[in-house]
Amino acid sequence: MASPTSTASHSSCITVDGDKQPGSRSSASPTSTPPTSLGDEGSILSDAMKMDTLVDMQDDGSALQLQTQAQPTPQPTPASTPNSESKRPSRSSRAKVTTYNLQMLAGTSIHTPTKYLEKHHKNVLHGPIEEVLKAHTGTPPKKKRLSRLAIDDINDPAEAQLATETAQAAQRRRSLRATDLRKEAFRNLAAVGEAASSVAQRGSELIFGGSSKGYHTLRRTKSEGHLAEAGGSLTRGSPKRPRAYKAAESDGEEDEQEDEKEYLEPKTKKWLAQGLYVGQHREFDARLSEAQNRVRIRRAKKGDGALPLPMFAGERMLNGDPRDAIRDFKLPFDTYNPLPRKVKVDGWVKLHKNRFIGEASALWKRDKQDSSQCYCSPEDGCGEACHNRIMSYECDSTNCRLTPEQCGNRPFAQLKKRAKGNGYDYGVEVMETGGKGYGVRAMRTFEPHQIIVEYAGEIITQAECETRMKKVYKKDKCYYLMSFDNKMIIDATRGTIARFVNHSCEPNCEMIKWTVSGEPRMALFAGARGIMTGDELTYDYNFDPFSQKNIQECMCGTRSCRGVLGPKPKHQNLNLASSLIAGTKRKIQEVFSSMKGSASPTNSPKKRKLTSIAASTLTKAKNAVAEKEKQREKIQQSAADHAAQIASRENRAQRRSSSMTLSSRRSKFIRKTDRLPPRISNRPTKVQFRRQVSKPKPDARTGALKAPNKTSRVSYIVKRNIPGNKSKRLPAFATGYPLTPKRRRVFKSDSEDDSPNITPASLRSATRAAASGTTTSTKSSSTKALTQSKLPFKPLNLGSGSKTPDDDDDDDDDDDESMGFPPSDTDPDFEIEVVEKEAPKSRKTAGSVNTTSGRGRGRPKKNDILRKTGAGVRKTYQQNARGKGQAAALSAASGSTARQIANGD
Ligand SMILES: C[S@@+](CC[C@H](N)C(=O)[O-])C[C@H]1O[C@@H](n2cnc3c(N)ncnc32)[C@H](O)[C@@H]1O
Repeated sequence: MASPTSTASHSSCITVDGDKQPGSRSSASPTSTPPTSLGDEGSILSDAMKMDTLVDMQDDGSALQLQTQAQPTPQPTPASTPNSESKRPSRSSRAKVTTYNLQMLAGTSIHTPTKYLEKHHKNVLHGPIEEVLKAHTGTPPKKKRLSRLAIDDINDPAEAQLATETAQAAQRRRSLRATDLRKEAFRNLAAVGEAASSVAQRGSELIFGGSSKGYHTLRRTKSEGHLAEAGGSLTRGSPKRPRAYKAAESDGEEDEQEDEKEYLEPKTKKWLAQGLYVGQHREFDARLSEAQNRVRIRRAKKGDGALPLPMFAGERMLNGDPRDAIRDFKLPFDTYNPLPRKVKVDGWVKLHKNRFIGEASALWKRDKQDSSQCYCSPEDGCGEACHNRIMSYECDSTNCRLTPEQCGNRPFAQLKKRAKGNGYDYGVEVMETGGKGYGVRAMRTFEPHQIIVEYAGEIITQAECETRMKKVYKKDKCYYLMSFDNKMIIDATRGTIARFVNHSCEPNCEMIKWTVSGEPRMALFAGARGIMTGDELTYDYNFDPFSQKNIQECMCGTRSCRGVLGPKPKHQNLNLASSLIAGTKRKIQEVFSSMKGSASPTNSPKKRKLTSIAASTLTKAKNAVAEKEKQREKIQQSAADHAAQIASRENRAQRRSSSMTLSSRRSKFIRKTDRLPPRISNRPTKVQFRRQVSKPKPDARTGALKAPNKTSRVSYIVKRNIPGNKSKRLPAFATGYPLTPKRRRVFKSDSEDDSPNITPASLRSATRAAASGTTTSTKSSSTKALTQSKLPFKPLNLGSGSKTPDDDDDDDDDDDESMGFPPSDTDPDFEIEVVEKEAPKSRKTAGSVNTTSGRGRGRPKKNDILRKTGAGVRKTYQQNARGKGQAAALSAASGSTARQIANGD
């Protein structure tokens, strides 16, 4: 079977059908090829070929040659039909037929496979131009004639009218289409050269009904007369047309004239009004919220919208608000981040709102939330101070008096509105991250604390969660479970896009639970810094792994990364070590069990080797654990030391600040005497003790000693005696005096110092010994030295009244005076003085207030009472308010301390 593109011999075979005419057969060349262009078919259609004007394109396509040739007119045979393959003219005759592809001439042609070209028959003209034009303009299409006939057949005038109108409309449409193409074609023809102008003239004359107006506008040529003649003859020769067609044509002519006008008007350049930012208002600022942008745009629309002149822009940049002026240049998100928009996630079933599963719904209804109410005014707009906002309740008509426009605390309503907009309004999309699987990133900016997306999914009970963990998600690595309200859990395995939000130790978002219309809902909110377009959204999971197995390494890559999702394990090293041991044990067991299984003798070298390896591995593991443990202890120890150091430093600082007055006095003095040499490093400490003693007093009348009823204080002051001026004590600043050889002897360094240690106990025993007039041989050497040789004062004889006014004065200044002198039992420069003082009159009771560790003086501290009585804070305050009487009663119960406190008050 021959194909349509088979050679001529085949084609001749096909055409011998018996009904072929010899004439027609003779016209077919034996070597002719079947039509591969529409021109061939067109050539068959053209029934009269007289004078042909051939327009041949040269190879370079630059020039068009016009040839006028006398062509033999093929005699049309009665049986010839346009579609008959057998009636096709011979190839030689077809080769002479010129084909005009109007699309090509109009520059609208495309390279099209042959099989599709059938559709474009109407755009191809064949044969000499006159014929072509005549055929396409003068002769109404067959169909039209037929339709006219059909119209004529209609008897009903209304139907006939309708049919006529339809036919006219169809004609108008067709006429317009054809006219456009033809005009374009002739314009191109006219443009290529002088020769082509004649064709154009004819064509235009034909098209414009013999008027040379159109032609003149197309192309002015010198050979107008000649062409007009040819064209005119062609136009005049138009056959008769039916009335309806004429009417349609007259309409078509009007249209054509309009078209012509349009065509003649100079074309204006059309500028592209929008491009990359299509749909985005010029005033749009991505850093602002939707509402703010709306206001901004509305304001801009009111004004003239003109850009400021450059000088004003410059001024604004230099002196204006820096937020307006200098902004980092950033390429549009689409340009710098051209990821494929939609990342397909397998197995993700989207849910847009929470769905209660099983018992969760009943549980939830039983324990419904409390309500909240706000009393904001329209001026406040439910801002930061809104009660509902503070409580994370969304305002609605039931709990807020403001309208939705006035109220600024309806984040979930805002979210709902946004979800109805486009993807950019919604503002988030799934992305692929490096090692964390999928993630979510922002496609727009978000203000600080603005809602981003809701975390919704299936709400399940804990029991259901456990079941799912054991059965459904047993092999999963990613979990989408989040603890929710009422000990329930949101399982977002089926849920919103929020389930893809990853963890970060330095997150930019927060996951917060809100109550919306009485229901709890979870949503992701922007953090305090807001979100920029393209940022990956993260929040801190505070991950609570169900088991050690679920601990996952964190890959957030932030500086403060904890290393794992969730809280850091306390003994991470130990865990590692114990797992190491566990691994080793398992290996050993495996070794032994394999050996058991094998039939090798128990003392085989292989077994011995394995055993030794196992033992050494175990030892190594144990050592590693011990080492780790040691390290940990060391670290703990050093941390404790450090803490103790800090504490003692703080104590010292506190003490220093309390004795600031004294120190400042000293430092002032030292500044005055800065010529003095520096102080000696082994600065001796002040030795001063106070003791409460009861002193018997002689009765004024009888002279007999009475039992003591007052408390005296005795101070032991270690003083330095200056030779030749024994009565004067050396002031503390004297430590700075230039050292004489003798003094140098006095200021011995610690290593040289052979002075005995003077302790409060030794002093007390020495004093007691002195008072009793005995020397205790059993005392330590230092005490002995003190009692025998270093107590130049009279032994304290109770009741002897050794106190002098001088001593009193000295005692007042003893802070200064007794500083910086190491007492030495061998050095006669030092003496120890016992100063006795009467207790202040106000302190009548026996016992020392110092027993309350110095707190007894002044007002009682409530904690003292608390400690003694064990009462609560409120009770203490009541007791204080009730006054002394009740305090006395209290003291009776709580002992002497409380009594003292009451008296002190
Ligand atoms: C709620 S899913 C988040 C979405 C998940 N990336 C995905 O592809 O579906 C939680 C899981 O993501 C992974 N993931 C989240 N944040 C991570 C991080 N900072 N480092 C490592 N993995 C992380 C963990 O596997 C975690 O179990």
